[in-house]
Amino acid sequence: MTDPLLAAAKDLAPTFASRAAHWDRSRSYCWSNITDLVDAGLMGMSIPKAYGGQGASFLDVAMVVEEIAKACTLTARVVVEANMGGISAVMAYGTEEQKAFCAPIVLAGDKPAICITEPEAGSAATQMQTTAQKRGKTYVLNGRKHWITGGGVSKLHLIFAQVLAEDGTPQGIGGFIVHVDHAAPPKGFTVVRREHTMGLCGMPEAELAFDDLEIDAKWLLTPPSGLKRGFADLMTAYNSQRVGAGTIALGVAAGALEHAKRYLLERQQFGRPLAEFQGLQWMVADMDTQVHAARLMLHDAARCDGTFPDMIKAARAKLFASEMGIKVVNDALQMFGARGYGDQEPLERMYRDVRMFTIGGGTAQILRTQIAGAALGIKVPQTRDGYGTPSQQIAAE
Ligand SMILES: CC(C)(COP(=O)(O)OP(=O)(O)OC[C@H]1O[C@@H](n2cnc3c(N)ncnc32)[C@H](O)[C@@H]1OP(=O)(O)O)[C@@H](O)C(=O)NCCC(=O)NCCSC(=O)CCS(=O)O
Ligand SMILES: Cc1cc2nc3c(=O)[nH]c(=O)nc-3n(C[C@H](O)[C@H](O)[C@H](O)COP(=O)(O)OP(=O)(O)OC[C@H]3O[C@@H](n4cnc5c(N)ncnc54)[C@H](O)[C@@H]3O)c2cc1C
Repeated sequence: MTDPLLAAAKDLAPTFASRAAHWDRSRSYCWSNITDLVDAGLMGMSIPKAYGGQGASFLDVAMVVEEIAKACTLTARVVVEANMGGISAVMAYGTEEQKAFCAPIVLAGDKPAICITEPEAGSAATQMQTTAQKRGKTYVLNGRKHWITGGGVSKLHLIFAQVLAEDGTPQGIGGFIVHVDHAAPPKGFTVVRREHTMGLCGMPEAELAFDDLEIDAKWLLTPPSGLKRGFADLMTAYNSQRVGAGTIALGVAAGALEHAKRYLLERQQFGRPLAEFQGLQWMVADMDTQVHAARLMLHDAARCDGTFPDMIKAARAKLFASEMGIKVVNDALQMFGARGYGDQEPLERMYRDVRMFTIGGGTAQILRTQIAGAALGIKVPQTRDGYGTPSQQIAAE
């Protein structure tokens, strides 16, 4: 473990905790925390040293993310996307020019946005309709993405699209690196609207539209197996973000448990501290056990042999941690009685925040389907006619 990074996260956590309610209530992005993260070297810490980062492993990042998530879920999501997911795909698969361009932007404080989901293609991501058609030395993007985390604040975007040759022949799914200066966005790039969310209220979740958005062909991130297996390669990199999302759920749960334990020792009813009641002690035991189990699974997934976490380890760990997070935070809130339901304590915010992790990043149902397929050793196509979408046909050829 790169101890200085964890130490920096621990130093910053109280400041982040003190600001968390502000971002939530004002629904504003945590810009001052970004400055602190940059100063502490926590933005882009996973970027290789050759590109200005610290070459931190996903396990290093996970340990930092857990610490920050205990204090502020919003800021932990920034740290995940500044070190995992899109940026790690670029650093693993990118050209020299792509890596040299993206690394300094993240190191300076940008949280890249990963753009996969579309109004008609959520869980069925391979059925995305956004196209990128080759035209000379450019690609022309058309389509819509929604629920894009950081839409309107992120500069770097990794946009998944069905790549078409000049004559319209499908080539597979690729990722396009698109840099957006929001003061002067590229022609054809629009932030259509922002969602009003239940939790993580400081993080914009936005719909983006691409209307004949022209991108120089050099910004196509070509996956190692080529475009025909582009989706699989991009998702392989995305498995790191699944570990990151699970780790945020873990951190929120661990933070809620710390609050609950403190309160159980302080608060008295029937002339005794709440901590003396066995009904609550056993809840603490279960919460502690589940937090510990989630941490072991996430660290096992983060400690990957290859470049990215294994798909099934990541799916299992995110599934377990996200469901555990919702339960543990809910139980911690219960231990505070009415106080937990009000905003004097952070529990109600943490409960709203943690709810997203069984939805975003692959739903609990989709992850179960992937795990079941691997456990049974069978393909589990979800379309009525089995494999049939254009990208899958291409992959099969
Ligand atoms: C993968 C799915 C879209 C299912 O769709 P399909 O049945 O159409 O596709 P498959 O045949 O299962 O997959 C095609 C191909 O890709 C490989 N694959 C799939 N997932 C992974 C993965 N995680 N890692 C590595 N490889 C992967 C798969 O093995 C196939 O390869 P072969 O042809 O067999 O060789 C669907 O299951 C799915 O994952 N849906 C969820 C989409 C999702 O996760 N979206 C996240 C959007 S970003 C976000 O939400 C951010 C929130 S946050 O991080 O807080
Ligand atoms: C806070 C938040 C942040 C997000 N950030 C991003 C982001 O940055 N980038 C991005 O690209 N996307 C992002 N997403 C979108 C997210 O990835 C999708 O919401 C998710 O993949 C599910 O898609 P959907 O919402 O369209 O639900 P649907 O796919 O319509 O699913 C609806 C329900 O049906 C279930 N379901 C669907 N198919 C099956 C099946 N085959 N078997 C069993 N159950 C099934 C689902 O589990 C779910 O319960 C974010 C979402 C949230 C909530």
